[in-house]
Amino acid sequence: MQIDVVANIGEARSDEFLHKTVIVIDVLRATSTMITALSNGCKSILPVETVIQAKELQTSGDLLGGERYCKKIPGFDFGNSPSEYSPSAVKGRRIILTTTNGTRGIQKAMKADHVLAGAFINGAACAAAAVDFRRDVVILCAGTQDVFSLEDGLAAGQITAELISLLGDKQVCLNDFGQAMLHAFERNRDGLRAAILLCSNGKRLCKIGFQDDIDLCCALNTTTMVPMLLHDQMVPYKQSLF
Ligand SMILES: O=C(O)[C@H](CS(=O)(=O)O)OP(=O)(O)O
Ligand SMILES: [Mg+2]
Repeated sequence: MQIDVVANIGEARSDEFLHKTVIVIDVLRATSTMITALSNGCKSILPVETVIQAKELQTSGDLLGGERYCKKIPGFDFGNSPSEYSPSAVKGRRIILTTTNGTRGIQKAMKADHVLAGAFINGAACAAAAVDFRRDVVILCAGTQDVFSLEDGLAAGQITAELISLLGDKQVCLNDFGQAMLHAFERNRDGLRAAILLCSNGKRLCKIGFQDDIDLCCALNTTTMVPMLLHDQMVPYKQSLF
């Protein structure tokens, strides 16, 4: 298996996704939010690029979620804190989500054979799902406005380590950035929260009162939920279907 880690959405070339599995990572916070919402029983998540699209596509029963500048969009039901997407709030509902980076990453990945949403909280399960599809893998770090974000790279390293443990290192070939993120994760795995609090997004979220999100998003493998793109929506990946 070839595993290529891409540093941010701006560097991604969607024609390089053909016939591959793309794992989109946006630890702070879009993919952590998607994973949490689906694990709490939401029916599906429709990722869209703009606020106008979200409002135009809303039909009865849908909920609107997302942020601009980290803050809930006026008139929306949720912002982008995973803890807002509780079982009582989301069960059985479709959520239309738009965020600064993560939903753009999903849209960019649409040419791939399979698109999964990954983060620290589902890294092991995400790697196992990628192995099921038996395709080469691109791990797309969403980054922040086309600049690399450390939290996404460390999660890419986590998922790479999980893939190697499932396949054996003789079966895996990494690009140079993938090698770097694997080593970065291995050096920080016992101090992830501290590392993330030092990175720019971690500092910014704490400064504006979202420090609880950091604790939730930096926990390793707290769920086996893996969001998978089906047509244009994220739904729970179920191994039984493949
Ligand atoms: O909501 C977030 O944490 C970020 C906002 S920003 O990019 O840091 O301004 O959006 P996301 O799409 O989850 O990276
Ligand atoms: Mg982010």
